[in-house]
Amino acid sequence: TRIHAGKIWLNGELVPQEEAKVSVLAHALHYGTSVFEGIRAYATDEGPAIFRLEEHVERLFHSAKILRLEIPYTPEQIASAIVETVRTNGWKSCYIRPLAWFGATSLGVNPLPNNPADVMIATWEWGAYLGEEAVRKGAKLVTSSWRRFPGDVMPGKAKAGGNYVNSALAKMDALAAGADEALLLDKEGYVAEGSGENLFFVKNGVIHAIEHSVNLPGITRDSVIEIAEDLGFTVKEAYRVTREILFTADEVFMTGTAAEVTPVSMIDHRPIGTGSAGEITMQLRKVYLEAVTGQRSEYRKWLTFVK
Ligand SMILES: Cc1[nH+]cc(COP(=O)(O)O)c(CN[C@@H](CCC(=O)O)C(=O)O)c1O
Repeated sequence: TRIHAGKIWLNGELVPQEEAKVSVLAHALHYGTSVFEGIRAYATDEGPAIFRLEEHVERLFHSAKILRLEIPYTPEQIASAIVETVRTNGWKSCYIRPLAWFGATSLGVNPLPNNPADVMIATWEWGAYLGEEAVRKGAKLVTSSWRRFPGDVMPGKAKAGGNYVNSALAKMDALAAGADEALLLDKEGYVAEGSGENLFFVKNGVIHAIEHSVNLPGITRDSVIEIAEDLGFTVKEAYRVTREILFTADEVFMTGTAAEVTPVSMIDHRPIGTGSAGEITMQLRKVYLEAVTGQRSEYRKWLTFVK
């Protein structure tokens, strides 16, 4: 599947996709030493709006700091470059992928003194992350044989390219097992997150946001917690959750920029609740989508309009 990315912002210039190339000697290509973001722009009555741009750019810089990667632009410059890339490509809605990486100026494992980073921003159209069926009927999850890495092994709070070898392995094996997504446990057997999403469960009307120190601090997770509380739900942070707590939950759902709010109807061959998309889940999904498309004034604070 060819990605139609149009013009790509590469080290300060907007270039046609075909010209946006990197050296095969780039350190990041060999060792996974890149950092990236996943952001969405949604169509609104006032043109495309980028969702929580500031928080995503801030996380990109935090990820870079953890890898000792120096991005040679300010957060403000990256934010305006993202807006410019969406505008130039004329997207009404799109997925936005900023990436910064150690380039081809060092040999061997040590990336230093290879700085400043190369930086690119690509945009493309990306629909339902797990497919429309998973949204309608709930996604099927299997517990992965690959565990989420401990925080002293890989920096899970950095959105670092190398971390996604773990996600890719888990995702491939989940799909091969006939599921839509992988559920990753930590080494103690506690639920961490999906290969590309955070996890929530609902029990007796109370919403539990799974918290785990090795998880990526999800921006969608943060947004859904605020929306749920505004709707009057009780939301609790859930630590050290074992998988059978999910089996006996009334509802389970996943959140992520790409996944948005996706219901889960099956985990390890056990139906969750009624075995279909949960009611509270679908209410949260509805309000989340209203928020990102500018239909809820109380969440316009999260939108950067591309004029
Ligand atoms: C491991 C992981 N955990 C949680 C999340 C949710 O974070 P947030 O987007 O801030 O709510 C994501 C985003 N996954 C991104 C990349 C997906 C991909 O396949 O690539 C995304 O959703 O854009 C993760 O990759």
